[in-house]
Amino acid sequence: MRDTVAVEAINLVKTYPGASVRALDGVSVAFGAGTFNAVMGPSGSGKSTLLQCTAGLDRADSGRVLLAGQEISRLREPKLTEARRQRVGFVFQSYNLLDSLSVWHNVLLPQRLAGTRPDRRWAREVVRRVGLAGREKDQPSRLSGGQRQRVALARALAARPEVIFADEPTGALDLTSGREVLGLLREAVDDLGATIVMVTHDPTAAAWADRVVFLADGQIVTEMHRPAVESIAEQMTAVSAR
Ligand SMILES: Nc1ncnc2c1ncn2[C@@H]1O[C@H](COP(=O)(O)OP(=O)(O)OP(=O)(O)O)[C@@H](O)[C@H]1O
Repeated sequence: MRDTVAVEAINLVKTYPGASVRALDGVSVAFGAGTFNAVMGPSGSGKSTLLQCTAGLDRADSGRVLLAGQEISRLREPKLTEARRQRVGFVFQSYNLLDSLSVWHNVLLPQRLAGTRPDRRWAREVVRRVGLAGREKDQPSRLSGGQRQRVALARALAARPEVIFADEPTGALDLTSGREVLGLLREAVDDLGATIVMVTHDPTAAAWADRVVFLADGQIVTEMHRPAVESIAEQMTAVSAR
């Protein structure tokens, strides 16, 4: 059986206004459903741009993005925002929680914004799985960084998106909290069937993924499957020296 693709970029090209080089220079990559993927590469190699374009947060100049087969790169507003809200989850380095809302209402917010009826039973289950049962009424400001990131993960999972994009999800966390969050991302894939695309600078974080894709100068230069931390670090050095 052919593995299902969750999200696919086809020949994406993007140059920011005024920039002399292409941020994305013909990137084609497909991320399989139910897999944990890391995107690595030196600073300025195009990782964030690839994430933003495949997530429908930004537009490439040319190329296509297919989200579970639907060409989101063709959608105009407000259809694009609608598709993104319904089908994509996000976990950012800075958590992006609303402090005026409780943990529980943060978790349900994307579905409220999308106008879909939240599945409260499922939301309770993901809150429990990320270890925050009993904290639903708390304000995010009362939680540690690791706990806040776990709220963000519960928020992403609660809407059952086709894909969760994570941008340096452990970038602001200490080692122990970072490891907990990575373990939860791994469990989300293994136990809940989530699909994750994670941008990271950290070989230790990338080693939790099934597949690591390396970018340099806006192009995919190589990829590794289930790599060990040491080989990821070596590959990063090689890619950075290009
Ligand atoms: N808003 C912008 N305006 C102009 N140029 C930009 C903008 N955002 C990114 N770039 C340029 O596009 C290229 C790719 O940047 P991008 O942020 O995607 O790389 P990155 O790999 O995510 O980098 P980092 O690891 O530092 O976050 C770089 O040359 C960068 O300077």
